[in-house]
Amino acid sequence: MLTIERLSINEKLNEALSHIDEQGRFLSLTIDVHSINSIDYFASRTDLKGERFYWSSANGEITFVGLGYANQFYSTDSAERYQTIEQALEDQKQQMVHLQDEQITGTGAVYFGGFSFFNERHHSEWHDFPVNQFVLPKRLLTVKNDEQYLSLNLWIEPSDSLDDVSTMIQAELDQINAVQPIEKNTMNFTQINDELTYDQWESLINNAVEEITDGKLDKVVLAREVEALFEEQIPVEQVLNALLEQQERSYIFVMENNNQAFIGATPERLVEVNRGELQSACLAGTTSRGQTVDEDEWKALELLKDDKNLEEHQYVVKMIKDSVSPLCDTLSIPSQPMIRKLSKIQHLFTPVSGSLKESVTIFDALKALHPTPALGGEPRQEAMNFIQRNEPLERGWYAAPIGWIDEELNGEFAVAIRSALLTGHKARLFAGCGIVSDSDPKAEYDETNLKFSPMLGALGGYIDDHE
Ligand SMILES: C=C(O[C@@H]1C=C(C(=O)O)C=C[C@H]1O)C(=O)O
Ligand SMILES: [Mg+2]
Repeated sequence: MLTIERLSINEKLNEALSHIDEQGRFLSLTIDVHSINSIDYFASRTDLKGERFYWSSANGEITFVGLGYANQFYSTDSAERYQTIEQALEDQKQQMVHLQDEQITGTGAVYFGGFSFFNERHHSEWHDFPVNQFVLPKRLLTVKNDEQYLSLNLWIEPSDSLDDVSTMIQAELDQINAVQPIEKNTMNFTQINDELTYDQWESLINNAVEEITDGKLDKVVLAREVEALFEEQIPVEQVLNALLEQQERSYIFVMENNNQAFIGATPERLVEVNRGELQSACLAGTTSRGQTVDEDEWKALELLKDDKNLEEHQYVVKMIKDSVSPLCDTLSIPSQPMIRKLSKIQHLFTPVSGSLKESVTIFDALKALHPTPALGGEPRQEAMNFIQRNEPLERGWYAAPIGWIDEELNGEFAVAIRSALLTGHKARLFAGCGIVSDSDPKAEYDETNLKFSPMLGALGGYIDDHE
C-alpha cells in the first residue's frame, strides 16, 4: 500500500503552497513508487485516451508513461521552432513550484513531444499533429534501472488547501495501487493497401538516380506508405504491447493527440544529452537477418563490405561529424561502422559521442542534426526539395525527432521511423530507404518491405515481397 509520509511531505507542501500566487501555478512533485508495470499503467487509463504517451529507450535505461496533458507547447512553422520551444520551456520553468530541492534526471517536469519532418505544415492526414508539440504530463511514471518514480504536475489554485492537494496526491497513489495487468488481445487488419504501385515506385527511384547521376544530388531518402484497415478502432495499448514484446534494441514510442496516435519502434538515436555529454548515431545501410546463425553472420559481413551501403552510410557520418563538431569541445567517432542487429533487420552503425560546449543545448543539437542524410539526403536542401516535389506522401512526424526533455535540458530524441499513424480503424505505415547512384528500384522496394515489418508485426500481419 502506498501512502505519503504525511508529516514530512505536509511541511514541504505547506512551504510549496505559500508560493502559489493569485493566478495559480503548477506544482511539480515526485514520489518513489514500487512494482508498477509501465504497460499496465498506460493501459489503465483508457479514459485519458488522446492524452497519453509512452517511451522506452533502446538501451532499456529509461521508460516513461505520461497520462493526461497538464500543459502543451507549440511553435510556428519555421526554422526557429527549436528555439521557440526552448524559450517556452524556460518560461514554464520559471512558473513552476517544485516540492523537491533536487531533481532526479527524467523526473518532475519532463516534457515529451516532437517535430514534423518539414518545418512547414501542409498536412491533412496528420490533422491532430501540429508542426511541433511538447506536453507536460499531469502524471508521469519514470522507470530508471530498478527505481520507479511517479511525478505529478498539478495545477494549483490559490484557494486549494493543503488537504485538497494531499487528497489529489493520495487519489493518484490509490489509482496506481488499483492498476490491473493488461488483457492481451490478438488483432489483425482485414485489408492492406499500397499507396504506390510498384511501377510508380520504380519511376520515382529512377528519377532520383537520374538526378544523382546528373550531379544534382549525392543521396536522397525516399519513403512509401501502406494503409492497413481494421474492422474496429485500433487498440493503441495492444499495438504498444506487441511492439514491446517483439522488438529489441529499439526506442518504443507512442504519442496520442485527440483521435490520432503516432507509434513506432525505431532503432535510431538522433541525440541524447546527459549533463553536457552528447550521444548521437549514424545508422544507414541495411540487410535482413539470416535464418541461421551462419547466414546471419554472412549477411553482416557482406553488409560491412558492400560499397553501395557503405556509401549510404558515409554521407551520414560526414554530415553528423560536420554538424556536431562546432557544438562540441571533444568528439569521438570510430572510423569504421559496426553492425546493429534488430529483430528482423541489421544496419551499419557508427556511434558518436562528445562533450557539448558550455552554452550549447539539446535544442541546438536538434536544429543542427535534423534531418541527417539517413532521412533527408545530401546536400540537405536539394534533397529536401526533391522529397517535397516527388514523394507522394505526407511525412508528418515520420522520420523526424521525437523524445523527451527535463527542466535541466537533459533528454533524448529518436528518429521516428518504423512507425505508423493510427486514426480510428486505419493505420498508415511508413518506410523509406537511402537512394544513391547505384540504387536498384527492386532492391530498395524490398528494403522498405523489410522496414515495414516491425509495425506490421505489431498490427498482426506481414506483407509479401513484390514478385
Ligand atoms: C528511412 C528509414 O530508415 C533509414 C534508412 C536506412 C537505409 O536506407 O539503409 C537505414 C536506417 C534508417 O536511417 C525507414 O526505416 O523508414
Ligand atoms: Mg538503405
